[in-house]
Amino acid sequence: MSRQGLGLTYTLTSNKGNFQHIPPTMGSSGQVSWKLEDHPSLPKGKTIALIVLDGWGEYEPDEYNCIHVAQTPTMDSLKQGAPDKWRLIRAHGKAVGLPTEDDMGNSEVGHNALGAGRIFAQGAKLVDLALASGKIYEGEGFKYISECFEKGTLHLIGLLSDGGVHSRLDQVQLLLKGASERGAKRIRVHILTDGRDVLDGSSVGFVETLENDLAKLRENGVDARIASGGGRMYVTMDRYENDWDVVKRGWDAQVLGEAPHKFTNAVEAVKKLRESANDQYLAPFVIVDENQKAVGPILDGDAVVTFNFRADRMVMLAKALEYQDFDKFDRVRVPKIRYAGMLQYDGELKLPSQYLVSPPEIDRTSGEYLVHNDVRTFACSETVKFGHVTFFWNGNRSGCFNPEMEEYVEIPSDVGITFNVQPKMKALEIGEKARDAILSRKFDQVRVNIPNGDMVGHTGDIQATVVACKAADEAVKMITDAIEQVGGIYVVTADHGNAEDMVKRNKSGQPLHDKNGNLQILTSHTCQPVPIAIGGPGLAAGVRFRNDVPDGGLANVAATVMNLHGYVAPSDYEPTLIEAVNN
Ligand SMILES: O=C(O)[C@@H](CO)OP(=O)(O)O
Ligand SMILES: [Mn+2]
Ligand SMILES: [Mn+2]
Repeated sequence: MSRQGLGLTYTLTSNKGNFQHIPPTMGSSGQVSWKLEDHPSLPKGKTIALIVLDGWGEYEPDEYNCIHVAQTPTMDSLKQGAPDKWRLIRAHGKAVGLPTEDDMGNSEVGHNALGAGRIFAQGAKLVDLALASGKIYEGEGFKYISECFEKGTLHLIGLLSDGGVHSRLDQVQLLLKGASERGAKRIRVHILTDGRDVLDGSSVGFVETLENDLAKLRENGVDARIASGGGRMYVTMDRYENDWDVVKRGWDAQVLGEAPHKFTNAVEAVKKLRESANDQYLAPFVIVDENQKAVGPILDGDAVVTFNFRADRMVMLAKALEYQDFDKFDRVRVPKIRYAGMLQYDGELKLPSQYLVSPPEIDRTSGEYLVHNDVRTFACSETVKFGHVTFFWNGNRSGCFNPEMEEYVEIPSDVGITFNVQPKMKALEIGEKARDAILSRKFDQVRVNIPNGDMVGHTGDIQATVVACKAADEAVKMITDAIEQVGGIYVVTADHGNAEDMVKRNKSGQPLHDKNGNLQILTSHTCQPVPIAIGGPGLAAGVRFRNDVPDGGLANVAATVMNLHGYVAPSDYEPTLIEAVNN
């Protein structure tokens, strides 16, 4: 699809997002003034490259810190600029709206904070509050699905772990209890095993815990069972329409009750299927009764709740469950259900229309302000992270704010492989696109996400992650070189940690081994701080990081970038990280 506007073309490789101009939102004062104040001393019109290295935290140098092991001459040279041009910022826990300081960062909350310039209570926290207060059962969404409890089945679909990135087991346990206390007579749980936000192999324990809870419900007369399962990267939880086959495998097991593997017991299913795949990529299975009949296909009159609070890997299933006209795969049978998401996953598409907990209302993001102040923006990544620099960046909205002022370019990611097979991914293509956008002088801001450290880090393959970090560093160099050529400014940061620490450690930081003496590989994100570096010939002399924002985090980056565009951020934004001192 391509669109014209100001001579800009939208070279979107697929018809992503619905471009529409969003009128200024009415703030509490009734009227939002989109006009940003001029910065007292910093100039306008500098081309700014804003680079987000996904999964790039800061940790002690050792053999399991892939960023340390990899040759990363560009990132190393930026680090020399400390403390005036390089510092660390927080990217986990409360700094990004998560419930506790034990919560690792993630792309959703990270890019929300980077784009919004403020800290919003995120899905995990909002669901905790709604469950604790009971409000989750008083809302429209729960009332809507509870209509099915008398005659139908309540189906719960989502990621089964305590990772807290997409879902959390204790929330599912509370929802099961709450729904059965409010009339649910028949419940089926369709699980997705994790092994990405939590240790690989932990799926067995989570399934055992869930089975215990369901057994208790059965003792209280509720017909509660696990009905299907599969690994999150292979079944259901694809994102940004990279591979609809992932969603179809889930649809077949969850809705149709069909899968290549049939078991009568979910723990046995996971243990058996783990012989040929890890938790992330477990083959789809259905649970059958003694007559080999699936115990829980989704039928007319049933209720469905997708219990992930995070949007990106639920949106595709939500479309398949909610949309009458849908052509991404053959659904074979489309049950007449009452479907509610744990949250509404897309505020622009209003998808799903029914949901149990209201999502964070992220308004007045930096992207929206900047288009109203003549800042022309280019955003690019490859598919697996495309929505991070657009959807999440813009406050969970799938469109752009002003197609005359913005161009979003997606580079198709590899499909059907694990990224340790191609650890360079599309880093260099992203670097080239950003370089061309910078040299074209058509944009004031060129924003990219370089996924390698995170996507390859999640595979747990240390050697491949080292290659990944090197490729990411090369892409950064390509972009900062282009900035040198146009007299621009670069801002290089990250959304959370991952590649800097690839093993589980004890309290004193020693790597842990499992009972067979194997290293416990960490595929997940971390709670580590992330770097932010500024530089380039366009950076005014005397600009440096302030030393009075010690707890600065990702939400402080937006005001910082607005300053570099020559503006002062709105007063309710987290404070800027920089000061301009005259020598
Ligand atoms: O892959 C994902 O969905 C998450 C981890 O669960 O990673 P990120 O937040 O970096 O997208
Ligand atoms: Mn990320
Ligand atoms: Mn990740």
